[in-house]
Amino acid sequence: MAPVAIDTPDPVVQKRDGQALEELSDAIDEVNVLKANMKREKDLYEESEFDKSKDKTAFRQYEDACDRVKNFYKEQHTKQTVAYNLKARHEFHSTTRAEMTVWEAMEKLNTLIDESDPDTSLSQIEHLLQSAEAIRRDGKPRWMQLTGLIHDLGKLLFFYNAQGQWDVVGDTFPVGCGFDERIIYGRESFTENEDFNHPIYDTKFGIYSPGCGLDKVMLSWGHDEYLYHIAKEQSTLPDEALSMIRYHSFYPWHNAGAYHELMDDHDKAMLRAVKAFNPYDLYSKSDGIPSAEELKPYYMELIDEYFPNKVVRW
Ligand SMILES: O[C@H]1[C@H](O)[C@@H](O)[C@H](O)[C@@H](O)[C@H]1O
Ligand SMILES: [Fe+2]
Ligand SMILES: [Fe+2]
Repeated sequence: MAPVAIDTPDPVVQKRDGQALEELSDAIDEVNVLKANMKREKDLYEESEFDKSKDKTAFRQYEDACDRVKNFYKEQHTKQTVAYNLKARHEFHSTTRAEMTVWEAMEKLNTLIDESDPDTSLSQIEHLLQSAEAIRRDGKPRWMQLTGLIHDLGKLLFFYNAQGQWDVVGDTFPVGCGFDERIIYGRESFTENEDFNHPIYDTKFGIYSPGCGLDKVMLSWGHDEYLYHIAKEQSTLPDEALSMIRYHSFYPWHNAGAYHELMDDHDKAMLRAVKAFNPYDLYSKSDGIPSAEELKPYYMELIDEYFPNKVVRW
């Protein structure tokens, strides 16, 4: 039997292996470049890619909205008064409604269909994931992705002593000073509000003063203000995130330019952040429906990063 040469250098084999190694190392380089790009977080204010292909005229068409939306705003504009606001704030601060994790809160919220929204009839968990995913796909900061995920969790209020949806959802506006024409359906919509034509509450600055800062202004009570306080006290989210949560429904301000005289310097900086957030909230409503089960592991990690105590006091 002829001896088998196992270590004879075969130039053909050597060349083939050399080439394979080179190809492998090229592939590794390529993967590393891709990974580095994926990891590079875009700046909060870097141009948004995601809404470029959206038909923006297809959203927030309140004149053409169905009766469900119109009736909602009539009721909200009639019942959101200074007196109600003071009462709601007091109640909020004097109790803890529930204790659960952020993900459990999302699941609890899932049955709520928002009556004020002309642009989606999806459940809230789907809307939250759509917003977060749009921010994530655009490569925006992780804290902003989490803000997208939780920004409407304040709608949980609906399950705890809310009077209806009118004190939970919908756009917000200040009470205690004049109702601005740029609020949805205009001043006309407020004629049955007890503060309408009030000698102080219905004047330009009302109980406030020029430049006093929005922190001093009572916005109509609802999901934004509620979640703001919870996130401020129980998360490590930055100021920009807290403002996105607190003012995302304040369309008369961030979208229509009303009430700017009340801002202080901090609000001016925060307005930019709220504006950067808005497209992901609004225009993601026409995106595909995300799978909560598939996305859960990614977002659970993200939640833990910013909510050090897993169980949140709601
Ligand atoms: O109908 C919507 C909805 O209630 C949102 O959660 C709120 O943030 C918007 O401002 C409002 O227009
Ligand atoms: Fe909202
Ligand atoms: Fe939203």
